[in-house]
Amino acid sequence: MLQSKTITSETPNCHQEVISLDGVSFSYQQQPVITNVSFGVKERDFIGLIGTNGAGKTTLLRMIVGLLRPTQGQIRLFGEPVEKFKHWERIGYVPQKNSLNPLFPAVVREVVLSGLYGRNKLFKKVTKEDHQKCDDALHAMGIEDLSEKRIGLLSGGQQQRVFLARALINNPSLLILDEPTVGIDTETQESFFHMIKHMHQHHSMTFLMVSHDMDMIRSYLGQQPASESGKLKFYIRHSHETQDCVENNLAHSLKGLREQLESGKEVVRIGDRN
Ligand SMILES: Nc1ncnc2c1ncn2[C@@H]1O[C@H](COP(=O)(O)OP(=O)(O)OP(=O)(O)O)[C@@H](O)[C@H]1O
Repeated sequence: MLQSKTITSETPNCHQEVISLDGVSFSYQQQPVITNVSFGVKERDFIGLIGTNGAGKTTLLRMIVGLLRPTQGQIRLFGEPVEKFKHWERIGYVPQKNSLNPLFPAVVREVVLSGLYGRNKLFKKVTKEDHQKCDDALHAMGIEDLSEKRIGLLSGGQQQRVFLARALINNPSLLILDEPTVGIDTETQESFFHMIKHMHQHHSMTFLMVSHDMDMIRSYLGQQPASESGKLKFYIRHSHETQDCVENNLAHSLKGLREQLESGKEVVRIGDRN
């Protein structure tokens, strides 16, 4: 008789689930938009969300960042139900937008600093440390020289960098981007994606990005979606650490298997479980 202990029972714990959706549905005034979506995003994964116009991509992101409540199902962020989640500084969100009105009454520094205020702290005294964080975020986006410029006067690509700097000022662990390159030229799009990929590879950050740029998605996240739900397609690239973790688990399993074989005990074969 085979032993019941499986060879995976003592494997190391892989990365934390940063986002998890379980049977999530959403309707606007009885009109279903999202139906029964389930998926998980692990630490340092990069997820590309693709879908036709009106497929519900923005709606899904707005539920994930707590701006809309699912009609059904549950969303968890860093293991906590979204309705109880309080650590919004861990999440940077760049919503979909078109260019701002040239008269928009704020300079770049003010827009980036506003990322520190959080949801319930509209008026907060800006400290020296806050200005330093702002300088760091502007530097990361290569736009230090724009800090005193009125945001409405900048190009679409420059504005996107400002909004990304605003999302980065808290040094978030999760960055959610809704069509970040809409309305910007091909060359700027390329340098933008280059920057995003660099951030994914060199910083401990998880990405969820809506995009219509299939070339970028396929070249970075693979040719085929990892999963589909209705009109939504999820492409995924696991982080190097996730790959390492898979490999570590495999090595751990093989070690356990070898030890059991050497000790003469019966072992369970992977295909025999259940
Ligand atoms: N506030 C709202 N009230 C009613 N219907 C809405 C509202 N917001 C969005 N919708 C509808 O929900 C559907 C999904 O919209 P959503 O913006 O999530 O799609 P999307 O996939 O992001 O589209 P796109 O690629 O065009 O940005 C669309 O049919 C849209 O008209």
